[in-house]
Amino acid sequence: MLELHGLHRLHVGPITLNVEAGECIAIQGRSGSGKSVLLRMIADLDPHAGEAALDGTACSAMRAPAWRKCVTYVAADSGWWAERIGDHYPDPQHARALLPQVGLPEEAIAWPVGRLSTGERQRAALLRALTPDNRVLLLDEPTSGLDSESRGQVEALLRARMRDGCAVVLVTHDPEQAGRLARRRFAMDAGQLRETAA
Ligand SMILES: Nc1ncnc2c1ncn2[C@@H]1O[C@H](COP(=O)(O)OP(=O)(O)OP(=O)(O)O)[C@@H](O)[C@H]1O
Repeated sequence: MLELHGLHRLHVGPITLNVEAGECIAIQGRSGSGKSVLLRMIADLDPHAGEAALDGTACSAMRAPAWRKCVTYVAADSGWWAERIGDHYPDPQHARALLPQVGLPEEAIAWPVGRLSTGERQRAALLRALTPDNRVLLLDEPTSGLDSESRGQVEALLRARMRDGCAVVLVTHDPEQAGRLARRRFAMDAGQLRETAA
């Protein structure tokens, strides 16, 4: 489904890897080892060498916004730019229906961003990626700092997306979470990706 051919930026790569539909791969590694640089390359957010393809269609053959709708990066610390939560979703009605799945009431769609706690913002930010077009989620520590119940809600949401055929590339510092969600696990070490035992 997602194919990476020789992705290379700064000291990270070249990375060649396939991720299947419905699969989650987990990437762990020391701070600064290059995990976020890799996710951002896959989303075509920074200049890099190599090529990514989705179901055989090269990233370079698609307009960048169209690629990023399908192959979507969710930063560890997502930005919020408008006053209301609902202003940040391409389809606010769709997002409103999803809010309870991350432990927020539907009414939160109308709340000002400043009303949400750090963890609530993190969960609400994940929903921005969950559009009908999305096929691959590139998640940068999506549950860091969440309590176990909230973490469970996010993991359940990710499992549901995977059952629908979405692929997930998960950067996490939590080996137990990697074990719960991922079929294959990798370590990033000084910009090189190495598969590790599950
Ligand atoms: N635009 C850039 N120019 C130069 N160096 C950069 C740039 N972006 C990132 N780096 C460097 O690349 C290295 C890898 O950064 P990256 O953000 O991928 O780390 P990480 O593995 O995600 O770490 P963490 O677990 O702390 O989030 C870091 O040393 C960082 O300073």
